[in-house]
Parts: sequence; C-alpha cells; structure tokens
Amino acid sequence: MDEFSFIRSIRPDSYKQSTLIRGIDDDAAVFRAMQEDVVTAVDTMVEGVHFSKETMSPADVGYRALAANLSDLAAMGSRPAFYLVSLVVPDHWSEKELDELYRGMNQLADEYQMDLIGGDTVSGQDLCVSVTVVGYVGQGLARYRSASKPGDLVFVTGSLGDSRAGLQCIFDEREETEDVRYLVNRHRRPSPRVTFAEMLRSCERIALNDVSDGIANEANEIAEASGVDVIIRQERIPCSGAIQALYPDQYLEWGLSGGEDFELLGTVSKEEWSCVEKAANESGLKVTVIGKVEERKKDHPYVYIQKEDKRNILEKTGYTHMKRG
Ligand SMILES: Nc1ncnc2c1ncn2[C@@H]1O[C@H](COP(=O)(O)OP(=O)(O)OP(=O)(O)O)[C@@H](O)[C@H]1O
Ligand SMILES: Cc1ncc(C[n+]2csc(CCOP(=O)(O)O)c2C)c(N)n1
Ligand SMILES: [Mg+2]
Ligand SMILES: [Mg+2]
Ligand SMILES: [Mg+2]
Repeated sequence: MDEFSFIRSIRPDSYKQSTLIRGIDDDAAVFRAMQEDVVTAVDTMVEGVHFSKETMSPADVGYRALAANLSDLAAMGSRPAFYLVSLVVPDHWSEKELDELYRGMNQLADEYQMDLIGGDTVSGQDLCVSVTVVGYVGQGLARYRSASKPGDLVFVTGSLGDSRAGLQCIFDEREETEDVRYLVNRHRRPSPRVTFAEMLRSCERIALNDVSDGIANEANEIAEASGVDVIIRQERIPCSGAIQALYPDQYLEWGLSGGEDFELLGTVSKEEWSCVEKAANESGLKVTVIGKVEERKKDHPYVYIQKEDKRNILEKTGYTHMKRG
C-alpha cells in the first residue's frame, strides 16, 4: 500500500457536519463558519515520548491523540466539529496497525459527531501523529486562561495523577486488579471534558485550562495570563481511591505534576459556582473546589500550595519538552 491508497482507505464515505463544503479530496478542506467563532488547536504524539508499543495499542494511540485535542477544545468551551491528521509513518508500523490507529480515533470522533476532513502522510523514523481540531463556539464566548479574577474559586474536574499512575502500572507490569485496570485505562483512554465545558454556556465569566502537563503547570498559566495569585489547598486535590491505594507515597506529587489527565482546571466567581455545579451534575462529572484566586502580592503572579496554614510557591514542575543544557 502506498500513500495514496492509504488515504483512500481512511477517507470517509459521508460527512456528519452540515457546515462542511469540501472534505478530503482537494488541496484543502472548506467549511462554513456561519454565525459562530471558530476554535482550532493542534497537538502531537510521538513514539518514544508520549507512548511506546509497550504502553499503548495502536487503537489507544489514535484515541488518545484525538482526546488530547478535544481536551483543548473543551478548555475553550467549544463544540468539536472537524479534525485533520498528519502522520509520520516508520517501516515498523504495519497497515493493520495504522487501520487500528484510525479505528481508535473514529471511536471518539463518532461520539462527538466529528468529521475527518484532511491531513498529510509521510514516511519517517518514529511514528508521529499530529491532530488538528476545529470547533465552534458562540460569538465572544470562548473561555480564556486570562479571565481569572481575585475572589474566584479554583476548581478541577475528575481526579488527578491517574494517568501517571497508570503508566507506572504498565512499566511495573502490575498484575491486573480492578484498581490497576482503572488507572491504565485513564492513561490509555482519557475522557476529554467536552460535554461539561459546553454545559457552562450560561456562565458569564470563567477561566479554563486543560490538564496536559499537571496543575502545577496549568495553574501557573492561569495566574500569568490573568495577572493574579492562585492558592491551591494540598488536602483538597482530588485523587482516586485507586491511586491512593497503589501509590501512597507518590500520588500527591503525581496529582500536581503527573500530567496527561486531560481534566479541566478553572476559576469562577462564588456567584457563578452554582452554574459549574449544575454542569457537573448534568454531565455526571465530579468537580472539586481546590483553592481560590487572590490579588497579585509580588511583582509577578505566583501559584501557592497551601498545607494547613503554610504556603509555599508551587513551581511549574510538569513535563517540559526541549529541556536543554
Ligand atoms: N511550534 C509552534 N508554533 C506555533 N505556535 C505554537 C507552537 N507550539 C505551541 N504553539 C502555541 O502555543 C500555545 C501554547 O501551546 P501548548 O502546546 O503549550 O498548549 P496546550 O496544547 O494546551 O498544552 P499541551 O501541548 O501540553 O497539551 C498555543 O497557542 C499553541 O498553538
Ligand atoms: C512512554 C511514555 N513515557 C512517558 C510519558 C509521559 N509523558 C510524555 S509527554 C508528557 C506531558 C504531556 O506532553 P505534551 O506537553 O506534549 O502534551 C508526559 C507526562 C508517556 N506518556 N509515555
Ligand atoms: Mg499543545
Ligand atoms: Mg491545553
Ligand atoms: Mg493540549
């Protein structure tokens, strides 16, 4: 199979989104924006960095590459519509494995009625999957990291650290118990919080950021973009029973900087907290208040981790690419 027959094999027979004018088959795709704002993002997964053949099946790789991107759309409060896939394919990935990768991606795309509308395929050394997503949001309603204000509550969806713990279970070849299965699944098949974020529509002001590197990093991004201090209460960080049982000495560190949980970290005024609670109830998602936003006290915005009455600066300790020298 060459590049062109491969593209024919992954080309959809029909499209779900009514705004699509031209999908796969021309030099580029065309869709109509109508009365809404268009949101777009791209995230990449590389073999040996984000996964290996030991940690994930080809279908998991596809699923997670799209999930990471949907998580960024959720963090903007937008409704997913389209995606494009750029593939670097090494010789050691078979046709069957590539089919599986697309099957994993399709599972999640079908859940959100998304259409594959383009991409690119080239040969190379390591498998690299780069997904570009496009979504819609009501005019002026995108949710920014810069929307945080002093007095806001800081909240996070779901639980933190599970993905890192799941990865450790795989590395350690742990025997499959219910806890191990749960954590490994959280690593391989994360759930982007798209429905919850869309349900926040009636909320007037809310800052959102998705957790890809760990809240130690993402809380700092909110603090910097908004020019505020963020205080996180250590004892309130939501960690699953599974991670606490299996990794009692690590779960706190992984909850702060394990990353790849694809939960949403946000801040909202006390007056609008009920709007967040309602969205959480209706989408069947747990949301936990983990701290508050304060006016910046120094020349730079800081995130503090508070344990009982003692506060320490929480540095950006998450995963960072291109660390050199
Ligand atoms: N190589 C690049 N060229 C242009 N813009 C970039 C590049 N890399 C990142 N960006 C932009 O920088 C901003 C932050 O990107 P970043 O990847 O850190 O966000 P993220 O996707 O939320 O995090 P993560 O990649 O950990 O999931 C985004 O606006 C992104 O589009
Ligand atoms: C085999 C293997 N080794 C290590 C990791 C951990 N890991 C890789 S990238 C990343 C941060 C997010 O990246 P990005 O900023 O690109 O979203 C993390 C926590 C993994 N998933 N698989
Ligand atoms: Mg990114
Ligand atoms: Mg993000
Ligand atoms: Mg991202």
